[in-house]
Amino acid sequence: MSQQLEVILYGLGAIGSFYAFILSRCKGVRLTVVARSNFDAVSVNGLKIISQNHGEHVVRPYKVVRTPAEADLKFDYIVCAHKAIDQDTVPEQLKPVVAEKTTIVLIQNGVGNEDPFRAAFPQCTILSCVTWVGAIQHSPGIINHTKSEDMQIGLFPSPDIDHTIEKQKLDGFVSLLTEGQTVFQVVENIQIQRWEKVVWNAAWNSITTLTMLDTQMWLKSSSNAMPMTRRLMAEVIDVAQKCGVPIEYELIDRLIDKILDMPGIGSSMQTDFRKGREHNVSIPTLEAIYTLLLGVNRRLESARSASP
Ligand SMILES: NC(=O)C1=CN([C@@H]2O[C@H](COP(=O)(O)OP(=O)(O)OC[C@H]3O[C@@H](n4cnc5c(N)ncnc54)[C@H](OP(=O)(O)O)[C@@H]3O)[C@@H](O)[C@H]2O)C=CC1
Ligand SMILES: CC(C)(CO)C(=O)C(=O)O
Repeated sequence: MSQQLEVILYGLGAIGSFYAFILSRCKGVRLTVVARSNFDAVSVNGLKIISQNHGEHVVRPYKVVRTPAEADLKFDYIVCAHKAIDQDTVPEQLKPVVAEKTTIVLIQNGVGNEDPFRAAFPQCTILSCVTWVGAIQHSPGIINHTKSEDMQIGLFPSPDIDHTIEKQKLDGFVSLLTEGQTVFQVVENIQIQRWEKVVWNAAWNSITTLTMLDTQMWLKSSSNAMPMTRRLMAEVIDVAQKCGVPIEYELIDRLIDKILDMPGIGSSMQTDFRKGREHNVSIPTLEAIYTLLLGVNRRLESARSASP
């Protein structure tokens, strides 16, 4: 008989819920979820996943808790899919559920995400993941997933843990992703994919949020849009190369081909911006930039209509 695995999902938004669904398909997994704003909805109704790839499912986790401490258990895998803001404060919250055996799995955009976890839990293996799943939680506990589904996973290797042990933990999680029937690849140096995704996000997330257009509408908005986007991506590659990450400028062509093959998409940042408005969160800087852009646009339009 295979051993039961205790898994906790921290950050139960769009991406966390999607992977909670994937993990819920694994027979050996007992799944606990940490819910914040969707606690009531998920406690009562479970998580509803409406996926263009997987169909409609309701996931009923073993336990829904408000904080990791409430779970009162040490976990085999802690899967973090929260926003990487205040990342330094998260390990403290996880302390009550971490043991020597625990593996931490990070599914987030960004680079440097692993550092606070390595500092707090030097005895734990860290698996670092880049996801291309497109998902939105439109209302609490109800998640819409598009066709976009892919993930790269790799070790954030520890100098203090035997590589064979780290590899076993990676293989263990990989077998869950396989059983859960999602798309993924194991990669040798995940930092390359993390930075490649940052090049993508720096362009599309900021542009779709500032303009409130989708990617296709943006690219068609003017003849400057494509060259500007390419320059923006090149600047992020400049930074990556300075940080010693081996990515090349041909990445720009790959990412542009990828976006041109997709329907127009927004981004998780654009979703946050919309939600910020709905939730009445104060976002003065974003509002100021957006308002200034509207002004610039107006000036350009007037100049264009005044010119012969
Ligand atoms: N959505 C997408 O299509 C994609 C998202 N990503 C990345 O995946 C990660 C998750 O994004 P997504 O699921 O869209 O985000 P959501 O806003 O949908 O969900 C985030 C979840 O984490 C909780 N949370 C947010 N910040 C913190 C924090 N600092 N500490 C603890 N919990 C927190 C939120 O709680 P509450 O409900 O209370 O706000 C919410 O449950 C991000 O790194 C994002 O960049 C990557 C690819 C695609
Ligand atoms: C879904 C995707 C790939 C779109 O750019 C993304 O990473 C995001 O929205 O943050």
